[in-house]
Amino acid sequence: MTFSAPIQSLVQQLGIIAKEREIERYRRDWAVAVKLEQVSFTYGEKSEDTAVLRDMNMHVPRGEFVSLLGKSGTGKSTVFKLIAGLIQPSNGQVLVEGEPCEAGRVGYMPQKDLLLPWRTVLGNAMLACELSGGDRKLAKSRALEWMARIGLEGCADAYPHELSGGMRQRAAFLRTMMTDKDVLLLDEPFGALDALTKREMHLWLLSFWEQMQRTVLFITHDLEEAVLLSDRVFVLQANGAGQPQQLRIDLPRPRKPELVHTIQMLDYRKRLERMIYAQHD
Ligand SMILES: Nc1ncnc2c1ncn2[C@@H]1O[C@H](COP(=O)(O)OP(=O)(O)OP(=O)(O)O)[C@@H](O)[C@H]1O
Repeated sequence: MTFSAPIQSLVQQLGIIAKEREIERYRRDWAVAVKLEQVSFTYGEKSEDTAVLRDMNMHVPRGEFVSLLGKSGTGKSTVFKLIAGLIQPSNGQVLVEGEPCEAGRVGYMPQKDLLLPWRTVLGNAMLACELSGGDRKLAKSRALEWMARIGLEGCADAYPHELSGGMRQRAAFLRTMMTDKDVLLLDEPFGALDALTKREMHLWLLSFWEQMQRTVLFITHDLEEAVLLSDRVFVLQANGAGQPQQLRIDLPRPRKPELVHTIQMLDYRKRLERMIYAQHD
């Protein structure tokens, strides 16, 4: 079929506009690493009234370090299980880099370490490489280098039952970092560590993140830790509903541990405390 010149030009222009819109949409989607849209979730067969999450929306920008805060039971770990594709929302959708989430798409360190007891620390760290058929030699040298940096030097051949709680936590953390996934979910990774070790782990994680620029979601109850590490903090609502409140942490990088003694830290802490505790139960 042939059209007159003006109609042809109009069709062409519409085509260009549609393409531009598609590119714009693609650009917008690309900028968001994790997206929760109107997500609801209830454990078991309970009614809507007992939903842990209700119509929750959350956008995590690509490459950011984002912490999730909130009182116990507000659904932080549930959000991680949804993003990791271990459970499915009752309503709404969870997208990871624009795709519906599925198991194995993100690196996930659950609250309870799931180290394989029959594998050594090195064996656990090498798991992701073995599953993906990656370069074993490279993975081994990287695992050994990172072990030294996170205080697990000399533990390569130890089994999980031979480690202290804090060492197990670091081994599980290492295994997650070794997954090479663009999105990492860390559920209270340093919860069992003493203050000094925690400080060292912060330094290591900050330098790792600054070099790798991966998207990290981090659950913690430690407000200083959240401010020190994050670009943005989401505070989950007490009834798991709606849009979590968020606070941008506009502090320059690289961040130094001395930051915890500054007036800015105090100010951010106060604001986060207000956001967490001013909520109604
Ligand atoms: N497997 C499960 N079956 C039934 N209920 C569950 C299950 N896991 C969690 N819950 C409930 O869901 C709610 C949210 O739990 P979740 O662990 O996501 O909260 P959280 O904010 O991570 O808590 P915390 O800060 O204490 O780790 C809680 O009331 C909890 O009891």
